[in-house]
Amino acid sequence: MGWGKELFSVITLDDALKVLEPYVRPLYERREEVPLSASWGRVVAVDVPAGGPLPHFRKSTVDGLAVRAQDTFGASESLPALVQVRGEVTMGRAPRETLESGQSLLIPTGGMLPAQADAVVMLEHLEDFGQGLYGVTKAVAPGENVIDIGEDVQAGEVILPQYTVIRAQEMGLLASQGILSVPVLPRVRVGILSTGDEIVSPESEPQPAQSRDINGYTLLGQAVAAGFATHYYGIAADEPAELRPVLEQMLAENDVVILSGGSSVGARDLTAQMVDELGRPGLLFHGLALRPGKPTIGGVVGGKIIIGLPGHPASAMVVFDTLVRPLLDGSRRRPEFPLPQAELTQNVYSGTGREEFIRVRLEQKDELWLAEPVRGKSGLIRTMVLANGLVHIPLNVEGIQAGEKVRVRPLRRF
Ligand SMILES: Nc1nc2c(c(=O)[nH]1)N[C@H]1C(S)=C(S)[C@@H](COP(=O)(O)OP(=O)(O)OC[C@H]3O[C@@H](n4cnc5c(N)ncnc54)[C@H](O)[C@@H]3O)O[C@H]1N2
Ligand code: MOO
Repeated sequence: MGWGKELFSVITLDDALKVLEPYVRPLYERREEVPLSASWGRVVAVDVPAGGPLPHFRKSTVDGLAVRAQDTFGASESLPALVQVRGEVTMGRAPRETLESGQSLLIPTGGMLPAQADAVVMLEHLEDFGQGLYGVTKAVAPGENVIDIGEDVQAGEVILPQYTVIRAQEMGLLASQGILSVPVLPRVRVGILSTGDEIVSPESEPQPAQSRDINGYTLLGQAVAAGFATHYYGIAADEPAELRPVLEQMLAENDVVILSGGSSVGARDLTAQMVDELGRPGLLFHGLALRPGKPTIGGVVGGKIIIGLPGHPASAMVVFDTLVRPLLDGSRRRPEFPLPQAELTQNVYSGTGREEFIRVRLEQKDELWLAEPVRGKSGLIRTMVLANGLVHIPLNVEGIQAGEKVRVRPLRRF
């Protein structure tokens, strides 16, 4: 059983990320092209430059009268400035009229300003005196009610820095530039396997001492949500003869292999040994100074990363969210996203020499956001269902008092 021998020589979460970093780098050097319409959620592989200025013509933001601003200076309700209307700008057409001083064109929202006009007076500030003569009752400044050339995007500037995640608005920006094929990182291929003699598939009726596979599905959901190309390989017993061929197949078919269970120090915990035997460099760490998540394994075989997550369902999820996802989704290569703050409702304690992630439920009370710790062992999946965030207690902090403000890492909603 290995009693008496050293259990784990733990490393910090930060060091685990650093140890694995060189092996994920190649994943960030790849690229593929996807159609713009299928680019949502993908990660941009290169700095994307603007093709040209946006807009590429001066457009009105209101329905009104395109004027030379100086013709309206001093205008008011009691003393309107008189302007002559020479015609109307047609939507989608460049106006050809040349405006002399005191002349103007009616213009729709989105219409192109004639060359000599530099502002638009809203219809509401016009008085129709008949025969094309209008009174402007409110002066406009140069540029007023006009979107200038390049005001949205300037020619040549980087519109999307490398590793930006494409959301709806980035899709729109790319469309504005006529970029119909987007260079993105290929999805990271992730294989998921649950291990344990006692684990049975969810369609089975578990016998006493057996448990239905939870981690296969929580990890599948997390991996899909993170944008990985995910494949679930089912359940393998703690038998080298069974585990080894599955691992070899997973290594051949994926960039990253994620196992759960069998990472602790029991007699049947052979994952670590197997990772080390499969190839070079083999096992890189066994044990994190982290709770939950202590018995996590990290290794690399033939350039492929293998992560062994703890069997307890909440632990496996927390380590996925704090180690696996940040390593593979590019978030460590983007500026940090500000985390919402909340007031902790109960004291929480952490042992020395390890960092901790507390499961919390974020709730709003009047104007205040509260973070309510979700109590319960890491073997309880319901703790993760109740939780919608994690609060970090750093390595050398012993605890956080009720009433203190904490940053909450939201657990992804989708
Ligand atoms: N002497 C020590 N014992 C343990 C330590 C330790 O440091 N010293 N660490 C504990 C911690 S923390 C955890 S977490 C567990 C993790 O152990 P393993 O990763 O080896 O996982 P198992 O022993 O295989 O399973 C633990 C537990 O989780 C259940 N499990 C496993 N896989 C699944 C699954 N796919 N779906 C649902 N439930 C699963 C399994 O049946 C066990 O109940 O070790 C502690 N022990
Ligand atoms: O990883 Mo264990 O999770 O601390 O329960």
